[in-house]
Amino acid sequence: MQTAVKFCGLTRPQDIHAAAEAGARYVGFVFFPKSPRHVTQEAARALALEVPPGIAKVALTVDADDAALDALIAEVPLDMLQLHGHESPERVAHVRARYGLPVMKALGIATARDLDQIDAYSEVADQLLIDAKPPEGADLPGGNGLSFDWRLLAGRKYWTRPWMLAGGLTPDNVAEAVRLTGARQVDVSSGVESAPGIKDAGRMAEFARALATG
Ligand SMILES: O=C(O)c1ccccc1N[C@@H]1O[C@H](COP(=O)(O)O)[C@@H](O)[C@H]1O
Repeated sequence: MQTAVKFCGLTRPQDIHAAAEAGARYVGFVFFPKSPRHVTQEAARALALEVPPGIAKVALTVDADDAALDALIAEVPLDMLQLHGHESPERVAHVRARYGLPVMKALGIATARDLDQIDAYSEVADQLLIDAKPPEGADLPGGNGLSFDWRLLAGRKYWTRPWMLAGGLTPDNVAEAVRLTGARQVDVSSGVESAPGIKDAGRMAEFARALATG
């Protein structure tokens, strides 16, 4: 089965077209002002309207409260919410119930102990995003181009929720990452950029090719 790809942190119409051309299953918009990929709601709405049918539009937020999510969802047509902060399982359940959109919870992994949180979030999230844990004091909770030891996931292919692998993926390492983890979905942001926040259509196509050819 073809591994599904999410290209995250798209900021320009040409990024949407490059993602579609590369066969993306998901595109992500980042609503976090410290990120070089941050988009306003107005810009995201215009971008979302460019997304072809069949590609899910994902909003990435970090510890957003209900008022922020209310405003976002009222303006931007979305298919999924990605919660990439310190949201508790109770908060995930609340967001899912309040908005009726599928919720993907990002979990930061550095050691085997970090995998313990997966069971609790599997009860409440529609999908999990298994990402590298950001270093202490990092400005961004994700999108840093850091990976974790993928061998931690070996033999853990039977989680009860669909999950995506993220963190430091590039055209050069994604095939190996999939081989080691058994991931059926992957998420990439900085690894397909030519500069922070600037997506590179050539690297996006290369990423998809690397997945297809192994
Ligand atoms: O991309 C960002 O700027 C970002 C900001 C805040 C939280 C998460 C962010 N990105 C997500 O991080 C992972 C890994 O990114 P990378 O491929 O290592 O650059 C990915 O899931 C993005 O969705």
